[in-house]
Amino acid sequence: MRYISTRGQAPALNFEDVLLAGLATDGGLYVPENLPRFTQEEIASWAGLPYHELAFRVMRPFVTGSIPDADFKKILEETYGVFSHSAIAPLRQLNGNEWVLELFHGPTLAFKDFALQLLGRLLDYVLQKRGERVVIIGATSGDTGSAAIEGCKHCENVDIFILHPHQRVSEVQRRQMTTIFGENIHNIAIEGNFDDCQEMVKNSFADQSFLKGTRLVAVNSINWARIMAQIVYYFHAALQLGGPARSVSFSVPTGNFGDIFAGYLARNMGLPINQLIVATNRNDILHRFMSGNQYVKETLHATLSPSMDIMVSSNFERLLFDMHGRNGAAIAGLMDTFKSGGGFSVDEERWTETRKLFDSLAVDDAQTCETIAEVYAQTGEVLDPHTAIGVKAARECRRSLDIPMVILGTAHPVKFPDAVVKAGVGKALELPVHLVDLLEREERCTVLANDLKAVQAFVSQHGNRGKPL
Ligand SMILES: Cc1ncc(COP(=O)(O)O)c(C=O)c1O
Ligand SMILES: N[C@@H](CCOP(=O)(O)O)C(=O)O
Repeated sequence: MRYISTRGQAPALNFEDVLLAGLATDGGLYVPENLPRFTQEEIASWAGLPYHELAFRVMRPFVTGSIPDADFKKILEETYGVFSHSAIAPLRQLNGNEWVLELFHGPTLAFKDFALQLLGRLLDYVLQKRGERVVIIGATSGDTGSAAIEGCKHCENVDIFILHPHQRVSEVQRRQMTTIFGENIHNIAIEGNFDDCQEMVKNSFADQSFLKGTRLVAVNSINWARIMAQIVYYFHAALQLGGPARSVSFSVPTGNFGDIFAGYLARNMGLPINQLIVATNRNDILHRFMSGNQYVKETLHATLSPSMDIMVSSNFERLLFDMHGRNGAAIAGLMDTFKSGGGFSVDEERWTETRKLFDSLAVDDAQTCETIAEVYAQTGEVLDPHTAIGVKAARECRRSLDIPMVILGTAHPVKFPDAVVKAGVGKALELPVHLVDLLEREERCTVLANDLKAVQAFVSQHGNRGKPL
C-alpha cells in the first residue's frame, strides 16, 4: 500500500514511513493511493468476530508490505486487550432504532484510545526495529492528549510533548494528562486556543531545525494511522445491526473531521452507510459548509463540549481532496486561501454530490444540556456533552426511521461533570477504579505563551528524556 499527499507534491510513502511522517512535506495529509474495497460477502463473513480480529481484517490492506500479519495480529490483540468492556465498543439502545456506540471503554475514557493505544504499539514496534528515537508534538482540546500519553508512555524511543489550551479543557481531562509522570512526558498549557496549539504542531513539521535531526511524529489525526484505526468500529457497529445486508446511518460529534472521515472511508470500502451526520457545537464551520457551501473561519468559542472547540478542521482537507477528483494542486490552492484568512465554496455540483451522504447540525450549549436531560429522563443514561450533540443532530437530521441510526458515543460523561450538572442530572458519576484518586494526584505542567519559538525552545531543551536534544 502506498500513500500520497493531498497537495500532490510530496513523495509517496509506504505505511511505515507514513506512520512516522505526520504531515507531508508539502503541508498536505497522507491518504491511501487506492482504497481497498471489500465485497458484501466478505464483510458478512466477519459477523461475530472478536473486535481485534475484525480490526485485523479491516486494517490489513493498509499495513501490507510494512508489518507482517503475525506481528500485526499480536499488536491488535494487545491493543484491544486493555479495554474494560468485553465487547470493546458496545452498542446501547436508546430508542427503537437509535443506538449509541460506546467508544469510551478504553484507558482514558474517550474514542481516541481506539487509535492511540494502537499507534503507541505500532511506534514501539517500528522504532525498535529501526533503532531510532523520535519526538512527538501533539495538540489537544482535551482527549487526544491523555490518550496519546497513555498510548506512548512506555515507548522507549519516544519523547512526547502535548500542547493543550490553558484553562480550556475540563479538570478531569487536564489531570488525565498532567498526573502521568515520566522523563519522556511533557505537558504544556498554551495561553491560546486549540487552533493555536494545532497550528504550532503543523508549523513544527514545516521547519524541524529545532529538533537537531531528531524525527518529528504526529499523534493527531493528521497521522493516517489514527484514521485507519477509527474505520474499524463503523464495520463493528454495522455488523451488529444487520449490515452489510442492511444499511446503517451514523451521527458523529465532529471537530477535526477525523472520526467522521473514517466513516466516509468505511462506506467507500464497501460498508453500506446511508447517511453521515456532521454534529458540531457552536464552532460550526463544518456545519456551515455542509448546509451552505461556505468554508469560512470565525472566532473560536469555549463551549460545554470543549473537545470540539475547533475551527480549523484538519481532516476536512482529506474530503476536499476526494471532492476535487484527487487534484493536489486544487487543494493546495484552497488551503492557501484558507490559511491567509479567506473562505471558499466549492463547485456546486461537487457540493451537491457530497450532500447526498452528509447532513449536519450545529448544537449550542443550551440544546446540549436539554439533550442530556431528555435522554436521561427517557432512558436513565447519562450522555457526555459531545455524544449529546450527536444525539440531537441524529434526531433532527435523520432521513429514515427504518434505517438504524448509530450515534458515536465519543467520551464518558465523567470527564465533563460541569455539563452534566448544568443539564440538571442528579446522578453521581464515578471515576473508574484506575482513576479514582485522579482529583488528588500531583500535577506537572508548564504554562507557555502562545509563541511557537518558546514551544520549540522548550522541546529542544527537554526532547531527549528531559535533557537537551
Ligand atoms: C469527545 C470527543 N468527541 C468528538 C470529537 C471530535 O472528533 P474529530 O475531531 O475526529 O471530529 C473529539 C475530538 O476530536 C472528542 O474528543
Ligand atoms: N478533540 C481532539 C482534538 C484533536 O483532534 P485529533 O483527532 O486530530 O487528535 C482532542 O480531544 O484533543
